[in-house]
Formats: sequence, structure tokens, C-alpha cells
Amino acid sequence: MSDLSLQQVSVQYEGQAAPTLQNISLNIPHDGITVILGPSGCGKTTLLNVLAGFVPINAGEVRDGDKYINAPAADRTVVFQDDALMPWLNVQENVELGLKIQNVPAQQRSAIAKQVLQQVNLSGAEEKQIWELSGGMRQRVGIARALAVRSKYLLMDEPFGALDAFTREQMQDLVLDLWQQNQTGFFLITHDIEEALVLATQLVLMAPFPGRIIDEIEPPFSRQRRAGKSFRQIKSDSAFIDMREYLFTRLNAQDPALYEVSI
Ligand SMILES: Nc1ncnc2c1ncn2[C@@H]1O[C@H](COP(=O)(O)OP(=O)(O)OP(=O)(O)O)[C@@H](O)[C@H]1O
Repeated sequence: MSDLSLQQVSVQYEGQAAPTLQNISLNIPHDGITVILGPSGCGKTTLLNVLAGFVPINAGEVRDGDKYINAPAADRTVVFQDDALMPWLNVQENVELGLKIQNVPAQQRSAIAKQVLQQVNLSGAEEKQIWELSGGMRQRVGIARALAVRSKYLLMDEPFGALDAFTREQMQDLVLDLWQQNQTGFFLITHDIEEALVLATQLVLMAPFPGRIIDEIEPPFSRQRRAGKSFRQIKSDSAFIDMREYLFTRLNAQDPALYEVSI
């Protein structure tokens, strides 16, 4: 299966003096968890919107294999932070929505919805109304909806930012489970250094003005978690602490030299 790739991509919004993204080149594996970390305003959301096909680029190219990406499609589904669920539909109906748009027959829709709701641990909640759910449950319905259409990539912008620490860890485990079970590629933005480290198979560090990539690392911790190591064990490991401090220093850089590219 092909990967998503950006070659020398630049984006400059109308009315802006400088590019929001400049010369971004990045490979996003179809079977990895790519996490973007960077200070506010460095263009993380713009990058996600480029991959989703929402924002046009001014230079460069974005491709999935030999297919150029310049419009939204069902193989790249955005899971919005506010979960974007339809409050007049129940859980099952929300999950079936994308399938309905694709004219999948009712019986098949229902079977797929039940299966993906089971994957996100929401079996039994099919008939619930959206307003009856907790924030974490709503996020899981949003993810189930994306899984239902068999999306090749899930694009997530700060998906767990509004959740408490415990629910957040449950959602991180869910991402790791789904990554293994479904062979889905994840592209995820977070402000949380520890979250980035425990989830990423590829961690991309960005700097602002103009938005650019300054480092890429491949943390081993998502695989360690899948192999049974607890979050507590991972986060107290000296390798984890060293990487966390490195990222913290670079993200809090007052000194522009720390924003120099180090790939
Ligand atoms: N539609 C738009 N039109 C004009 N300027 C925009 C648009 N979207 C974003 N920008 C500008 O582009 C820059 C980067 O914004 P973007 O949201 O991509 O950054 P970000 O890294 O995701 O920020 P944050 O972490 O605060 O969400 C900002 O200066 C923002 O004002």
C-alpha cells in the first residue's frame, strides 16, 4: 500500500505577509502513527487541512502513491476535536452516516456499525443519544464513524485535548489498538509532549514563522506499550525522560538557534 507524501509544500494564506508552511517534505506511512508537535501558530492544523484536501497549496505536491491530493476523499477522514456528531441521531445512526452517503445497504450498514462500535468499546451504546454520552464516549463515536468507512488514514487535530488524564490514556490505548487491528495510518496533532512520545512511531517537530519541520524522531514507546509495558513504566524510563526533556527544550526555545533544522 502507498504512503502519503508531501514534497516541498508551501502554503501562504491570502493577506499573510509570510508563508504559513514553507518547503514541507514528509512521508506519512500508511501503517504508522505520525504525530506533529510544535508551538502555536507553526501551521500544524494547516498541514492537516492540506492532507485532508481542505486547503490548497501554493507550491510543491501532495500525493498518495501516484495519486495527487487536492480535494477531500473518504480515504482520509478527519476526526474533529469537537467530534462533529449529529445530535438528532443516536450513536448507531451517527456511525452509519458515512456509509449511508456511500449508499451501502441498510443491513450491511448496521453490521459494520455494530462491529466498529465493538472495536471502540461502545457495544451496548448503539441506541444512546449523543447528549447522554461523556466526552470520551463522543470521541469514540467519532472514531467509529471514521473506521466504518474503512478510511485508510485518520487525521486528528488535538483529539483528546478536552479529556481528563485517565480517559486520555484510555483513548491513547484505543489508538494503539486500532492501529494494530486495522492497519490504519494515523496523523495526529497534539500539544502534549508525553502524548506525542507514547503514540508516535514517527514524531515530527515543527517551528513557526514560517512553519517548517525541524526534526523527525522515531520513538520506540508505542511498540513497548503494545508489548505490555504500562504507561507508568514507560514514562519513568530514562530514555523517555531524555526525549521528553529534549522536546521540551526545543519547544520552549527563546533562542532561535534551537529552531535550527537538525534532521
Ligand atoms: N484560513 C486561514 N486564513 C488565513 N490565515 C490562516 C488561516 N488558517 C490559519 N491561518 C494562520 O496560519 C497560521 C498557522 O495556523 P495553524 O492553525 O495552522 O497553526 P497551529 O500550529 O495549528 O496553531 P495552534 O496550535 O494554535 O492550533 C496562523 O498565523 C493562523 O492565523
